[in-house]
Amino acid sequence: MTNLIDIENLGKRYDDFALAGVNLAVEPGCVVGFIGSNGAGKTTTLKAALGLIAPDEGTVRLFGQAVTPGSSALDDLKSRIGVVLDTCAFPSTCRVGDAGLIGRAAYATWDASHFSRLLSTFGLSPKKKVSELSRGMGMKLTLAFALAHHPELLVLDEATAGLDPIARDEVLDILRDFVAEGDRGILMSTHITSDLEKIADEIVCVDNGAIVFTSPKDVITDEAGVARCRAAEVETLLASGVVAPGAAHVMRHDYGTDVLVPDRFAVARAFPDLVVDKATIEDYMTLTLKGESR
Ligand SMILES: Nc1ncnc2c1ncn2[C@@H]1O[C@H](COP(=O)(O)OP(=O)(O)OP(=O)(O)O)[C@@H](O)[C@H]1O
Repeated sequence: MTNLIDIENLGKRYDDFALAGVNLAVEPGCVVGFIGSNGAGKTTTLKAALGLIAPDEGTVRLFGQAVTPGSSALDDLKSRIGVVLDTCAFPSTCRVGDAGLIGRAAYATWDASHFSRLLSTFGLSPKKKVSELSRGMGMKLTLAFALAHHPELLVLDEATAGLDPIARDEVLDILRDFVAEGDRGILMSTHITSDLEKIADEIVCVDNGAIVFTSPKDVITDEAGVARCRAAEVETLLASGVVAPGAAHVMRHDYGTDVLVPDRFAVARAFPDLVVDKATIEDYMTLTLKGESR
């Protein structure tokens, strides 16, 4: 089965920042969550993958075809992608409904009735000016535009930022429906890791321009755990052999020490008195990036 996007060894250098050796793929039917701290390199990766900036190294394949920025093949393939970057993409004087005219001119596959349905689901009046939209409403418009030409791949950069929890759930439902048919996929960067707990299949974390981990989401949220230890318990746990050397991440707080462990069930069996909580994606990322590897 051909991946929707394959990013291999991607690199981009700026004066004060370098993205290097980034590998990432989206299989049909999958939602890949792309996470990392501010300035870690998420947007740079997505822009380089879409040919919006020229990478210094690496290859990007869209739907199995290698692409280079500026090539006509890239333009053709881009019509099969829906993109939401972190700002509303339309001029402030444009009305919501006018975005449909832009879509009709831009995409042979534009579906005006699907666009109208999405506007109505999102509670957006076609008559409203873009300048009158809140940030969240602008994101909804951009998302409706990205979906209305029936793309096969959605690339979302902070697409749910600025949406209230109810609107985020509406958007997540739409994204879930989008991948449900099995041949489409989503690559989404976000700081709202709870959204990824609801819809992602795989999590990729970047830090300081390099991939730190790539993991099925379930391995994080079903198997990993955070052991809440007192100081003495940390060394007992680490010396027990229940956690392989280097696989634990230890972070001390004023009130105790958190230890990220890959198999919370094994730790709970070996130490029945220890509290071992399920790890959230946020726990996993924070402890992996900031904790001491032991
Ligand atoms: N055009 C540019 N020129 C120089 N440096 C840039 C440029 N674009 C991005 N950078 C730098 O690249 C680094 C990564 O930025 P990027 O926007 O990819 O991070 P991010 O992970 O998306 O962050 P955030 O979560 O805050 O959106 C930052 O240090 C940023 O200042």
